[in-house]
Amino acid sequence: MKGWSIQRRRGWYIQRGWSIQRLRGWYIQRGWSIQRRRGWYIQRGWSIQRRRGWYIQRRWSIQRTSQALPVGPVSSAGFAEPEGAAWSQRGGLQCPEGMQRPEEGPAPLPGSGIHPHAGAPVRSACSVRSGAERSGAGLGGCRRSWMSGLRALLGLGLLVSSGSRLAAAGGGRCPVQRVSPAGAWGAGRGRSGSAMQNPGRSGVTHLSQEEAQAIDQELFTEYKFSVDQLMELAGLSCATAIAKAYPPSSFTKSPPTVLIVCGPGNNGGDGLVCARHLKMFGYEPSVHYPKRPGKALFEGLTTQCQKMDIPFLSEFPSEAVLIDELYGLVVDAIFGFSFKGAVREPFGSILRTLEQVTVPIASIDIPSGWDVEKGSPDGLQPDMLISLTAPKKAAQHFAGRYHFLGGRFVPMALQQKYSLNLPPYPETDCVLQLP
Ligand SMILES: NC(=O)C1=CN([C@@H]2O[C@H](COP(=O)(O)OP(=O)(O)OC[C@H]3O[C@@H](n4cnc5c(N)ncnc54)[C@H](O)[C@@H]3O)[C@@H](O)[C@H]2O)[C@H](O)CC1
Ligand SMILES: [K+]
Repeated sequence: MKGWSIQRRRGWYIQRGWSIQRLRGWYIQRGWSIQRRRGWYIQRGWSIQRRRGWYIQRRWSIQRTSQALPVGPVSSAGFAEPEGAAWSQRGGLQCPEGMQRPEEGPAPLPGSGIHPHAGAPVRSACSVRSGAERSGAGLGGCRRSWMSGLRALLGLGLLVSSGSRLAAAGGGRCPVQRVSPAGAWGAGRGRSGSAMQNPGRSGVTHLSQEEAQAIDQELFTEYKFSVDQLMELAGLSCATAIAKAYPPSSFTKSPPTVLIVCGPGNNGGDGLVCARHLKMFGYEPSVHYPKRPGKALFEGLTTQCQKMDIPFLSEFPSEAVLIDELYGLVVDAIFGFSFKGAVREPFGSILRTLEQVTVPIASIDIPSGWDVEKGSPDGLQPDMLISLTAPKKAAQHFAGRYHFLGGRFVPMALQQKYSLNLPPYPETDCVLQLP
């Protein structure tokens, strides 16, 4: 097996020499691998690798080291440890210590990709590419070498992909990238200094009501997003954050029941989307939606929930103990950043009941009933707050356990215009836990 390895497994593995790899979907592997040939590289789903330069691969890759090395021993768990290797299986993506940055490495070779740190295009030697490169142009000796490798593999009688499957491989953006594009985190190049003067304990800018509404409007009018689009992303963020903080397994009751209380505006719409995704995630949501705007968007969201067997309660449970008895979690989707003045019925009595429940409450965007900027020390005290786009000033008074940021849809130019100073979301996550 000198120089060759054929691998198909989950979890960890180390490879040396040649390899042809395939896992499911777009992933090359599950878990991490940190590999060393003539340099270090990392892959996870997407992979960023360095041998004689950096490259990124997706789905399929055919790789060849610059020197044929014997295949290392592989354990039954699919894990083999090369001499001198170091690795990490933490949740986050991090470069192992001592990993060379591309600028420290040799000159880039043909191919393309995005470097995780520098954000600059980098080149690779032998990964399968798209377009002209896939057809052979520009690959030269590299193409010949991987083609001969493929032939050799076929000669072993093993199943490999067709040309069209190979064509699925291509470049991409590195998942290790933790820094927002254009260095937004801490960039502070905002429209007005005011927002930057209101960073919370997380360092993120806290928006006034007016700023939150202006950003919202700009997303729709200037950036041409539709409400449905952003609401879907907002609601998905909420369900995702909830699943992170309160996984179904953490519920004392089974099934994991969740009561979602929806208000008359878009915050209520986020709640409906959230309910749908929670159902998909294995929860048993029920919705109370007493004031329904007669708009197609909300009617559609309501129908979607109903068709997914999410019950809509016509009456709100009058006693907090009933809620404690029936549900493991309450989602507060009553009011968002447009709330003003004294709470009107029926939401006044709903909020008074919610103030007495003992099961955790997760508030979407703003704890309902709170002044969007000043908060409300006597009002609802949720255990979780999912701030959308950016926290509002009231979030500085949030004392619950979990504060998440969601709504990863604000274009960089808008982030900069409003000095949002958002921290980078990890990898492809749609939520981020704030300190
Ligand atoms: N850009 C984003 O971050 C997005 C956030 N989304 C969510 O939308 C809400 C804001 O939605 P909006 O419809 O503007 O406001 P509200 O949901 O807060 O509800 C307004 C609704 O409430 C009524 N109301 C206001 N004050 C009172 C009161 N004192 N008593 C009773 N009723 C009141 C008012 O009449 C309206 O009917 C934001 O927070 C996010 O959750 C989007 O989903 C996506 C883009
Ligand atoms: K809310």
